[in-house]
Amino acid sequence: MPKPIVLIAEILSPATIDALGGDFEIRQTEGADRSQLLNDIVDADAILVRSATQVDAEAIAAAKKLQVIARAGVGLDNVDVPAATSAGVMVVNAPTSNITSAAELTMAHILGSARYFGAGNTSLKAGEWNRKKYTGVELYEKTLGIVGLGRIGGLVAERAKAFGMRLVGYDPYITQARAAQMGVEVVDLPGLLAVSDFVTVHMPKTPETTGMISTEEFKAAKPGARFINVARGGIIDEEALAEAVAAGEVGGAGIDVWSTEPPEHSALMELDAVNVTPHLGASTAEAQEKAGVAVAKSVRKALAGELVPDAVNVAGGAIHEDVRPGIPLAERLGRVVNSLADSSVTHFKVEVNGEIADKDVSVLKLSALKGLFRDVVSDQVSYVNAPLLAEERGIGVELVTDPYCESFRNVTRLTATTSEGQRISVSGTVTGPKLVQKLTEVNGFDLEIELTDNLLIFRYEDRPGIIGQLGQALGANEINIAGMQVSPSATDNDALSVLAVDSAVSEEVVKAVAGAVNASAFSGVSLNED
Ligand SMILES: NC(=O)c1ccc[n+]([C@@H]2O[C@H](COP(=O)([O-])OP(=O)(O)OC[C@H]3O[C@@H](n4cnc5c(N)ncnc54)[C@H](O)[C@@H]3O)[C@@H](O)[C@H]2O)c1
Ligand SMILES: O=C(O)CC[C@@H](O)C(=O)O
Repeated sequence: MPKPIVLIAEILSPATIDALGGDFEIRQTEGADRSQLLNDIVDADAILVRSATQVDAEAIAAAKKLQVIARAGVGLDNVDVPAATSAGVMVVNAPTSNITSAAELTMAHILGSARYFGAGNTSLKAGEWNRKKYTGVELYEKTLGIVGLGRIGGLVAERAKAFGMRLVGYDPYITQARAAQMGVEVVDLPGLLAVSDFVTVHMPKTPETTGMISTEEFKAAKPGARFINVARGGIIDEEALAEAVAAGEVGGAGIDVWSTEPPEHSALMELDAVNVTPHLGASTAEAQEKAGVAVAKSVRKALAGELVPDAVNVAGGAIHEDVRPGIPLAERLGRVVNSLADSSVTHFKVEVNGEIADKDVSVLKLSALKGLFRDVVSDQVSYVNAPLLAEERGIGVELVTDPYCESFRNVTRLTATTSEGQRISVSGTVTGPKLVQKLTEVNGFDLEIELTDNLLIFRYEDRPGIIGQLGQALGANEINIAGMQVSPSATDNDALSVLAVDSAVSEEVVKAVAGAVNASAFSGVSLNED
């Protein structure tokens, strides 16, 4: 079998390749070269990128086998996450890999702008000796305004405190208690601008944050304040900043990120009081190694069909080891439900009973949904888009847990209602050290039969000789029976037979067998992988 293809679209730490291991065919491409990317992504199972590769809707549509987009870093502005979700492609990032590096570069920019590092460096190298011109300020007892008190904002606060700075912050989405923990006094944005000697931004780039610091804010700021952007280009308006620095309203700036990268003709390049770096926040050996290894591990998991804790477009997280065997079972039970449904499912309930009921079993709901859609949707169905497919079809989905389970350690029961009012229920369990999947109930009939790849299910009126008739009809159609369970109804005269057969049986033959025993309901279930 060919190995899955992992496409590396940007320069990543060599540790990334080591962490991927030998199970994949590793290919390299130049992600920033659009035509090369669109060509090379076609047969990739996974793509690994940093920030220069645009994995947009067009690239995702071009990728015929893609299962995972891995962003070796934090920001996802170069990945179209909704398009990936619709296509069933998992998106993972490495949310904490480079936060220390970004916070340290922020400190470098704060210090650099306080002490004219860039201009002093350039001037001396040009043969000048300008000690007076580059007289700066101390950080000690100055006020730092932090806009965005998330992971990096928090690390910056910790570091700035060590310099003896007073900290104020603005972040409408965090609690006072969390800010107090960081030693930051929460104020509103005008309040922050009014008192801060340095202002640093650490938010994602959103419609709300784009241009959030612009002409008006510079006018409202403390005269001579310095502004730092190591978050995303455009959160601080570059043109307005250049004007405010040139006018002497703003004392200086440190800019690592740009609204267009690389920046084209920015007036900021001409200003002595502005230090610039080419998006170096994450460019340390440590951050690159952490990001590469983290996404390599996530890619391994994703391509093994597992949920990934760092996936941003799928509910997941750590899966308890006792829950794991239930994942393929739930998917196969979902496929059985789909086989039994005569019309579209409108309501779907996943019940998890037994010892695992007190664990996080939400993955079993995702897996059952994946199974429900797998044989009906032509696009790839994954943990990522299965909930979206249910939502688009208006299917109500419930997950119910109960630690009580009468006959087995754990049972997963799926019930569905269809648009024609049909009610379906299917239960299963996983038993023994070999983790054998068993079907334990179908539509209220108790059973215990291995959930093999090819099953036939017939419901008929129980009468003497019926099993013989069924066997004869199957034999006449050259169907080899590998196992059989007959379950009489507890409430009426019906019985249900489930037969494990050697290979998939055509609908026509199932119908013919059903006719021979006058079955009131019947189904051929095929759970083959292709
Ligand atoms: N320069 C680099 O190389 C580099 C490296 C890593 C991260 N980053 C960027 O740094 C930024 C921060 O990353 P993080 O990991 O700390 O993110 P985070 O998600 O941990 O924190 C972001 C914070 O911004 C706050 N926020 C959102 N909207 C806001 C608004 N309108 N006003 C004020 N606060 C708002 C959120 O509540 C959150 O607390 C991101 O833009 C990320 O892409 C840049
Ligand atoms: O260098 C990079 O890959 C970008 C780093 C950073 O902006 C991120 O979002 O993680």
